[in-house]
Amino acid sequence: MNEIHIEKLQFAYAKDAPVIKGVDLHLQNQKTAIIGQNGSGKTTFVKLLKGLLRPDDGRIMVNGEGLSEKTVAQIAKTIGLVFQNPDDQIFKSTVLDEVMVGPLNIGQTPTEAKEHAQAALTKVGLSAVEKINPYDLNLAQRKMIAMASIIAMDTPIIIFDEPTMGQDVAGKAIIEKIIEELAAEGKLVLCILHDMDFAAAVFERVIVFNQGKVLLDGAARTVFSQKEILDQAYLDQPQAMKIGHALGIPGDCLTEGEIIAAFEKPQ
Ligand SMILES: Nc1ncnc2c1ncn2[C@@H]1O[C@H](COP(=O)(O)OP(=O)(O)OP(=O)(O)O)[C@@H](O)[C@H]1O
Repeated sequence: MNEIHIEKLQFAYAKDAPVIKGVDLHLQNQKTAIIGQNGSGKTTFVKLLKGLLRPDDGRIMVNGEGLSEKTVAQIAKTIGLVFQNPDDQIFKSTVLDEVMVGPLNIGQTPTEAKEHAQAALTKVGLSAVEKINPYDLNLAQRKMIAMASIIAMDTPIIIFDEPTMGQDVAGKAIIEKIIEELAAEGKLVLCILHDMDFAAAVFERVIVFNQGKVLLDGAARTVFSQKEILDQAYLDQPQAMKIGHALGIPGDCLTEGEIIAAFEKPQ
C-alpha cells in the first residue's frame, strides 16, 4: 500500500501571495483525480509532492518518510511525474533513448532500462517508432512518449498532469487502460484533469482544488453530484450526469453506460 500524508501544506512563489493555502490530504492506492480551475494550484501541488518545489510550511510524508529529508533524486525513485507539456521533458534524439533516460537516472542497468522502456512503449502503443526522433511525432504522440518515460521508471507512485489534453478518443482509451493497469499493479495513481467526463468515468476519488485549498474530496459520484459547490469553483458536471438529470433518471449517472443501463432496467 502506498500513501502520501499531507499536513497543513503552504506554498507561495512570491511573498504575501500564497498559492497553496493549508492543504491536508491523505492519498492512498486509489485512482485519484485532482480537478480545479486554471490557477487553482494543482500543478504547484504536484510539484511539491515531487520535491521540485519545497513547502513554506506543513509536511509531506510519503510511505511513512518525510519528503523534506529527501533529495529530488531520491524522490524520483518513488514518485514519477508526467508533465503537462511533453516538450518540458523530451530532449533525446530517438524515442527509445528518450524513454530510457528516466530509468537510467534512477539506477536501472542499461538492460533493465531498455526492457522497461520497450514495455512502456508497447503500453502507450508506440513501440513501432522507437528509432524515430520524438520531434518527428505529433504532440499527442509526444505526450505518450513522455508518459512512457515515466512508466518505464516503475515508481510506486505516478502522477499525470493533464494526460488527456490533445488526445482523441483512441488516445484517451489507451490512457484509461494504462491508468487501470498501473492501479491494478498496486501503484498510487494521481491525475490532474480538466476533462470531467474522463475523471468521472475512470477515477474512484475526486479532489477539487479552489484557490489553493481543497473544496471537495470524495467518491467521484458524491463529488460530481454537488453542483452548487462545483459552480463556485467554475467547474462543470460530467456530460452523463447532466444528460441523466435532463432525462429524469434517478440518481447521478457518471457515464453513458449508466444512462443506457437505466433505460434497460425493467420498470
Ligand atoms: N513559476 C511560477 N512563478 C510564479 N507564479 C507561478 C508560477 N507557476 C505558477 N504560478 C502561479 O501560481 C498559481 C497556481 O498555478 P498552478 O499552475 O499551480 O495552477 P493550476 O491549477 O495547475 O493551473 P492550470 O490548470 O492552468 O495548469 C497561478 O496563479 C500561477 O500564475
